[in-house]
Amino acid sequence: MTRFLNVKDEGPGYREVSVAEAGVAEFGAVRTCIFTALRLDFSTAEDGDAARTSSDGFTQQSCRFPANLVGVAEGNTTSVKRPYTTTDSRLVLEDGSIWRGKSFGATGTQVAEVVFNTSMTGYQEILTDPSYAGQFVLMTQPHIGNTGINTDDEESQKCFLGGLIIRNLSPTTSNWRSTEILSDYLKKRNVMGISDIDTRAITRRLRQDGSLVGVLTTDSSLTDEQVLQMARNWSIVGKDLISGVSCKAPYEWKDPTGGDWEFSKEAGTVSDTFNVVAFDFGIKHNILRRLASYGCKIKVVPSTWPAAEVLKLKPDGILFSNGPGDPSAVPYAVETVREILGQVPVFGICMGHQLLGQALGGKTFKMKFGHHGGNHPVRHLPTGRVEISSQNHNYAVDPATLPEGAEVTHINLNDGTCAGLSFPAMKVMSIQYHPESSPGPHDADPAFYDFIQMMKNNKQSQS
Ligand SMILES: NC(=O)CC[C@H](N)C(=O)O
Repeated sequence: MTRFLNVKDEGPGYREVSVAEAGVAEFGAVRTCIFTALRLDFSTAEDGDAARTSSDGFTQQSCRFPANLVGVAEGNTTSVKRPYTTTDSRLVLEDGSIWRGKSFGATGTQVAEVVFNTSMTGYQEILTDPSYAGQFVLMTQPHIGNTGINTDDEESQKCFLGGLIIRNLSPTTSNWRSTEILSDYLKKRNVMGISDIDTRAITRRLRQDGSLVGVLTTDSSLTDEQVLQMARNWSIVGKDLISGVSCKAPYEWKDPTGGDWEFSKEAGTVSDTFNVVAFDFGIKHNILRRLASYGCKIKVVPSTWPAAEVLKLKPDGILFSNGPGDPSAVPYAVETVREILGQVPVFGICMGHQLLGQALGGKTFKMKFGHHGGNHPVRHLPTGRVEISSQNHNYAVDPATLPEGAEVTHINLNDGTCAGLSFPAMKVMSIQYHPESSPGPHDADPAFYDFIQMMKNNKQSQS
């Protein structure tokens, strides 16, 4: 672990150091230099040496400090005390790094896995995506909160994520739909936020080292070491997070996208009505709206609803939704999917895709830092068409483990991972990303139409 030590250099001249990360440097009684992000590791420095940083590779910048440098405020409680506080919250990562910032939303202590999301817009949809349970979302877009919160963009009843990590919280809100400001919204929903964090440096670290568990705390009675131990003792792997976000009883869904927001030519033109049962592993409302727009009658059931009960309803198709966490931690859901396979057309989205992959006999694996954002290029292999898609996942299906008959239909063009599957003989289609999201482009929406066509063909072949 990097130690941040007091340095007292009696020698003449200047000491050269490299700027690594975030923070504010203080020197003796005089605050001579402020960086938005500075943390220095003097543990290996000797007089006259260039001080080394606890670098994550961001070491190109350098500057010269006066030789009477006596301390570094960040992570160093013995340095000069200021008569005012600029930070009241800490994010401590399992690699030992400590990031101090300003709290907004709820206060308290939370542990979760940190993932970065590259979406430029849509923070409300992200906050209400149940698939983020057990995760802190770090937004790479530095300016968050400027469009406030509105009543239409909710993707679920609650915010299930661990917390929100941002660079700047917008001091003003301006949007014709806004009814509330972000910090009030998060406070009411008991979600912690931290701002004034060097999100770029953390993103670089996650890209280099992979996802990291972190603890976000406003509790000043906890020492850095205690908080670090909490982070190191927690893991998202092997936890059933679906049971915490799924509905408790079945319900029907009727609202289509509708009105000015409808963007598909095909929506509303499907003359048949298809009965769809949607398994709620953490379902986003827009999945239900898009199915309703395509004329489906939808019944949503909890994640533990027995396959036999669902099949008794004689649905034309079944949807396996998105959901949080590790797909290997929910064998009961894989079993339910397996019992349904081959009987009716099924469509899996994200977690649903991963559960289908496992139910077919394949394996899933945890990616280095996953895909989270609204700008992921995906190629549909049969046509060569490229979609710009919205994604949120840390796990992926390993295509090499799939049985004969299963086809990879889509690949993520950033890293070549499997982004979609089909198994025509088993009436299976699935995609690893979010066709219901419209982060700007609506490229992936036709996946719903394909599901409709699959149900239609199946019905015709049976009549
Ligand atoms: N959006 C989702 O359904 C996420 C699936 C799964 N929790 C993952 O992280 O890969």
